[in-house]
Amino acid sequence: MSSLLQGVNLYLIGMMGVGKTTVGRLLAKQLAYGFVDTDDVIAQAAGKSINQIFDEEGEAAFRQLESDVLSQVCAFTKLTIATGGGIVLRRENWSYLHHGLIVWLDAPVELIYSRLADDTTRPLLQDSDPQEKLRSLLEQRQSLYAQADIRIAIAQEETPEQIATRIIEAIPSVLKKPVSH
Ligand SMILES: Nc1ncnc2c1ncn2[C@@H]1O[C@H](COP(=O)(O)OP(=O)(O)OP(=O)(O)O)[C@@H](O)[C@H]1O
Ligand SMILES: O=C(O)C1=C[C@@H](O)[C@@H](O)[C@H](O)C1
Ligand SMILES: [Mg+2]
Repeated sequence: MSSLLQGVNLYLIGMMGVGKTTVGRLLAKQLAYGFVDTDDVIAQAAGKSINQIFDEEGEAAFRQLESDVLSQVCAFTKLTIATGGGIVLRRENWSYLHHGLIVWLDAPVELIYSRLADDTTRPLLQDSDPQEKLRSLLEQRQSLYAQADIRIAIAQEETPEQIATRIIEAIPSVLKKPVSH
């Protein structure tokens, strides 16, 4: 698979809690790729948590940092990149994402909510009705996520390992070999 990919980066997109970080790390290992998580890079560079960035600088500042990180990461090859759930919102980010293969992890809101109900690290979910918030975020973003090259629909009982394997199996269908003349 690594030889078929020829170093092309894989970008995982999708809603918060869908498993981009968890699956991305496994996928990188299986492909002998490096692993980058844009949220982690932003937090490390800023020296504060994502919650603190949202609180102290606002979402717009976070989105700018996210674009800055993505623009730098896409200059490298042989990476699996777990993105933040809102990376799809800015048009300029798509020009970076399209440097590689874009994989949408798509799970129902109920599954995502069951994972994040007690999690306080997602600032956009610090809401009086987090499940409804997830629903409205997904509604706003669905058509953007759908621009991915590969969609992986995730069922309740699937392990991160099974999801990583399904992604690897889906790659050949979107990597067309050049036509020989
Ligand atoms: N396939 C899975 N089965 C069970 N739990 C999972 C699975 N994938 C991820 N999780 C759990 O769900 C939570 C969210 O996963 P993760 O942090 O990987 O999501 P994410 O898509 O990176 O979210 P964000 O966009 O907020 O960074 C974590 O507690 C993780 O352990
Ligand atoms: O869906 C979102 O907008 C976000 C998802 C996380 O990955 C973080 O990037 C942050 O919490 C915002
Ligand atoms: Mg993540």
